[in-house]
Amino acid sequence: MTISVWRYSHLALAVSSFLLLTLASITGVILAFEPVVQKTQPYRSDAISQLTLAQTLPVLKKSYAEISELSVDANQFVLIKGSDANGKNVTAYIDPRTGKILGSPTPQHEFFQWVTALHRSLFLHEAGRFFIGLTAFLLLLITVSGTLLIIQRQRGVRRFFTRIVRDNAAQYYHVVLGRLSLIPIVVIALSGTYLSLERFGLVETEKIPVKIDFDAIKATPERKLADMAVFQTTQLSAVQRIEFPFSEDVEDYYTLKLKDRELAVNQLTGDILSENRYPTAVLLTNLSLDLHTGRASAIWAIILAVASGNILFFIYSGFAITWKRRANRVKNSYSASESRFIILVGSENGSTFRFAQIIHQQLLRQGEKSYLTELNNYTVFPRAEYLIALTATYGLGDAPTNANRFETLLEKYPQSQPIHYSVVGFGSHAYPDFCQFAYEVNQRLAWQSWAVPLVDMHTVNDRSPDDFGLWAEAWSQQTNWPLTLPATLLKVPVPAPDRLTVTTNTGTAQPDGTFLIRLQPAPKKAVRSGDLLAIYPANDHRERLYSIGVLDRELQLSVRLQPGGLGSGFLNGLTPGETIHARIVSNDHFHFPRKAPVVVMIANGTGIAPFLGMISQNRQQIPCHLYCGFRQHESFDMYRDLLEESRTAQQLTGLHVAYSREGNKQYVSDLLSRDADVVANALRLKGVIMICGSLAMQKDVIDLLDTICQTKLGNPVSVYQAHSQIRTDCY
Ligand SMILES: Cc1cc2nc3c(=O)[nH]c(=O)nc-3n(C[C@H](O)[C@H](O)[C@H](O)COP(=O)(O)O)c2cc1C
Repeated sequence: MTISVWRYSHLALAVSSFLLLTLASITGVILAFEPVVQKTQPYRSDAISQLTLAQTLPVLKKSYAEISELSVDANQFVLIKGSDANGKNVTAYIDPRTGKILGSPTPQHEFFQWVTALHRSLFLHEAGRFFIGLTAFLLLLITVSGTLLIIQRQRGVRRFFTRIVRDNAAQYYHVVLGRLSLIPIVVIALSGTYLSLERFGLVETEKIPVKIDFDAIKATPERKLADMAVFQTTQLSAVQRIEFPFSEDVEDYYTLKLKDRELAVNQLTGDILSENRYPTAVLLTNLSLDLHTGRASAIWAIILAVASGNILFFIYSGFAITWKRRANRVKNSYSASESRFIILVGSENGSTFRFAQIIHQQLLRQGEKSYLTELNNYTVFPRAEYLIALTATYGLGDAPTNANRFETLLEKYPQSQPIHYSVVGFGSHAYPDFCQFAYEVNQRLAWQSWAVPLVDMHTVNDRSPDDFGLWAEAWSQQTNWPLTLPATLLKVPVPAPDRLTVTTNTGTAQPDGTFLIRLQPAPKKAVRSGDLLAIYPANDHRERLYSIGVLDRELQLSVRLQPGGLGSGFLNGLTPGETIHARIVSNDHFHFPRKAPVVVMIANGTGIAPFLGMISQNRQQIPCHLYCGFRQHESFDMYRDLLEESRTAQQLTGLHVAYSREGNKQYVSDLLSRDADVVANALRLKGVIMICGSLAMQKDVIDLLDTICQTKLGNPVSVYQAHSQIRTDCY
């Protein structure tokens, strides 16, 4: 919620000020070069910071017949006004050590004058100054809201300068450069605002004039300039201006305007006649001028130029980000109430909409009524048969802004007919709470009586077309609607199918029709247990996926023959020696976790296939518990020997089997409920729970795990799902 408040404030402020801000930034970049150009002129003497007035003034007195004024500007050029020995007027930059003339001051270049006027007042006098002042203040607010957004994005102040996860280029550099130029921009905005307040008399900057008691002025003891204490202790670099006495009359005195105070000094005795410190507001004005113009330092002036350039980039990138977000607004051809397919999207920056549009457009092309909207627009969908939720995760595993009301709406609008749902999480493993919000959406949907799971929840890491393709394949398989991903999305070409040779096929020896088939891949083909084998039984677009267990360098599939099943029928008919074309699909999230302290594997039926391979390859002897459920003991017999051997070899620690049609008639969830402490302990120790099998089993198990997690660990199950401690591959 708060992210959107700050984001909208940031955007509203930017929108309301971008024209003037653009102008002020362009002119600001140009003006920043003025002090740099000035500082290249040869009028500065390095001695200025070492010389005192007691050293400088006598030299100047000797060199010039008369001096009325000496000033030291922001470039530390020393300028005198007076006349020389021939009575000729002199206004010149001098070397303070020798009094030698170095050059004459020139008026500000016309171009810089023009740009300065535009920068300060838009040539509109006071009205222009007001708008420029307001722009500086808005820039300050934009910087504050932007800083808060970065803090939220980085998950806390302490992580402000930690690595930024790269999203799209505009967004990434908006944040990277925002952090880098934060301080100069705050300085520009604050000093600009202050100077405007000063200009409009809203801060008190009047200097109190020096007051002299002329009756008390003494003419003795007379001292030389070099011996006067006040000149001995005042450095030339501290001076802004010195007004010299008009005559030699004791009542005429030196006025010393220093950076922080003004002094009146008796010209004969060197006594201080009066001293006034400037009000703080005056000091702040000087500081603001130094900081806002860069007049005191060429390096700071260059930093200001870069920061002003960055403001221009922020204006561009900020609008590019907003444009991208708005471009994803959807126009539907069918209404929510008449559509059969409902596609709900949770997205902050719009990329998830791109994936949603692919499904939406394909369904529309196939003549289906599909409705695409944000998760926050969830309502009653009276004709819906299929619901697909695609959502990103943000913040600390939170909902994107357009999905933050979904959970409330879900409770508010129960559907009256069964709807098959499927959830696809979009996230990034760069964040600790991977796809957490999608897991929550999945869980909430699972609790609805009308919701029927269609395919296991899938996650898409860093918008991977391959990950999304896996979901599309699984969804197509269940619904028989082919979904093809466009080439623009699939930047990586689909690999050519592999040639595999059948080595053994047990056939349907078991009463439940289960059989094991082994295939030999090409010698150097990389494959791991948990990967998927995509087969093309009819040599057309229809693809069927099976979980792979790697045993003795062969791929073992555990398959149940379905009556009329395209894939299972095809595999069942294969004989040793035959070759098939198939594709090995890497399924990284379901590989055996080599670094976990303990692994709990949960399967029912043929879902045991990948675990058989993982256990036989557990050479590190990571504590491993297998919980599996079958209808009757014959269904398990085909795996028994292998698992007993693994237990002897300490590759399997615990084996727990439930039979649903004989004995105690248990399900795998009953075993887990009995061993709730083992499960909770595994999660507490940062172990991993892997689930493979039917979606119905997965739903029961996840519900049970949620209860265990809530009661024994104080967290919802989604926390462990998001941290990849609970991994599923169900169908
Ligand atoms: C500030 C920020 C925070 C994110 N937080 C998470 C997170 O906690 N978990 C996660 O899996 N992904 C996180 N992501 C990654 C996004 O969910 C992912 O890039 C997603 O594809 C963006 O989709 P969208 O463009 O539709 O918003 C985050 C991204 C950003 C920019």
